[in-house]
Amino acid sequence: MAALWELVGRDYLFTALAAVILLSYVVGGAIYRLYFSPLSKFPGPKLAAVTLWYEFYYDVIKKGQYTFEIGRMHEKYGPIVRISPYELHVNDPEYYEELYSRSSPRDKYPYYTRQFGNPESTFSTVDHHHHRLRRGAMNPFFSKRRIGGLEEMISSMVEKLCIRIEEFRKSGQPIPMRLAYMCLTTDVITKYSMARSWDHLESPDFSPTWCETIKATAGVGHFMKHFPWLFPVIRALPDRLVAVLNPGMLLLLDFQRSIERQIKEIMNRKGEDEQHYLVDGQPTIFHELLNSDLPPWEKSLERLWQEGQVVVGAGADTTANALSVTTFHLLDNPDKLQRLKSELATLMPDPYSPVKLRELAQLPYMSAILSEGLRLSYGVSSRLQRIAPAEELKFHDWTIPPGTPVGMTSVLMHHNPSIFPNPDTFLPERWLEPAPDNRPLDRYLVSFTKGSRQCIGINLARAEMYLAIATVFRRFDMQLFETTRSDVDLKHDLFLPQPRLDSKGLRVLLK
Ligand code: HEM
Repeated sequence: MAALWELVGRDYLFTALAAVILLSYVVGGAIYRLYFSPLSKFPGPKLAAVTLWYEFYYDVIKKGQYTFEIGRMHEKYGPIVRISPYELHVNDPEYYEELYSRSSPRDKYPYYTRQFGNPESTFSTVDHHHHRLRRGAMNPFFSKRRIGGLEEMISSMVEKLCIRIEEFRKSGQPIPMRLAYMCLTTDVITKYSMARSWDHLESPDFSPTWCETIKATAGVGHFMKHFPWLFPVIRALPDRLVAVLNPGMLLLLDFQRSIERQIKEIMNRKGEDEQHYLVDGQPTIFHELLNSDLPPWEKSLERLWQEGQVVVGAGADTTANALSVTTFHLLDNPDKLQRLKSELATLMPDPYSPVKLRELAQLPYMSAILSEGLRLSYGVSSRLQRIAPAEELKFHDWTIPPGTPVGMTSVLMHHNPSIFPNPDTFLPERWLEPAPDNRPLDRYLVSFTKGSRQCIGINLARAEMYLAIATVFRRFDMQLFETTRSDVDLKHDLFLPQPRLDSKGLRVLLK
């Protein structure tokens, strides 16, 4: 009996001691973060300064709400706020080009880059100089000249889209345009990057699972930022178990595996007749990366499939979303649609005659429509952090210590009423008139972000948007089908902007 008591007593003592140590660690950590951390002088909610669970609550439990909470913090605390124990956020359009510098080194924040399980991709490369090496090898494929050379391929894909739209004229069924655009952008990027299009435009129902895959890939990000060690664990589990635990994760794994298979095939066929991998006479991205001057370890299968995941994922959904948002607002504003149609008719008297990208880009109203569509589709709706590794950044009277992650958000930039009056209104005309204070509006359009980490696919995205919008609207008269603003307006920031979660997406009927 005495021995038992002694045992229970000793265990009790150990438990109590462990609890005291844990409590001191938590309380001590909170006191440090609040009063002694280099960020303690910055304003913001105390709870956010103490723990990352604050962000977890808004982004994971409430599904992508931290972006909006950050907006509210700025209203309360001013243009710079501390949004986590380690991170600051700025809401001042004039600061954008300083933070997203083209010339000064800017690292990415590992907490952000670890969310998609592709640490070796250019997108997820933390170190500025390493990023420059990887980006340098990819840049030539996305130059204006190279993308100009893809015009024929993109036009043929748009033509395929139009054939599919025609089919719906006969059936009288609504067209799921969000999915249709996603098929278009995916077929273009898979053809260009790997020489083999995934042919989603041929799918009778426009491959809804593919759209779900990208949504799920982006959607797991908020959770995985907090538990990145789960990626290898999940990869080791049987698929059936993953499907039960998190069906979205299984879609992500399938996506990664199919890219891996295709890259492996390209690597095995290296050295074969180059005709296999030319698109419109130009080499495709992954074939050429393998032939590039990159050191051998940069050409490993493990790294290249991760690059593939980013190129295909980034190339598909962002552009499809911009196309959908633009299409919705055109159909919701018949006067603006009519003005666009009249302008297009000057360049394309015959709706079925081919049109040149160079000529489309000269049309002022068409260009204004694209800018306004990009403004209201945001690109990435999450904040994008940058770190100045060795430099003290100045923001007004504040000095930001080197190594601090600082973010800004396109959603807040694009809804700033001093730059974009009536920010919620689709107003292409704002791009044609002198802006408030004569500020060049393009400076504040940050869907592609700016600086050394700016989107590499700008020219491709713009080419797809010009050709698709011009061709579809010159040829077809459409109307919205059971679609309202709530089907396109941002409601959840799941890295990519999402409307209400039960939305069926943009659907249209042919008139
Ligand atoms: C409207 C369409 C698009 C928008 C709004 C957009 C937006 C963005 C943004 C905001 C980033 C920076 C993300 C960050 O800082 O973490 C980015 C990066 C990137 N985008 Fe796009 N994107 C679009 C289309 C494309 C296309 C068509 C491609 C084709 C491959 C592409 C490929 C990439 C890649 C590879 C990166 C990583 C670049 C790097 O880290 O150096 N994007 N994009």
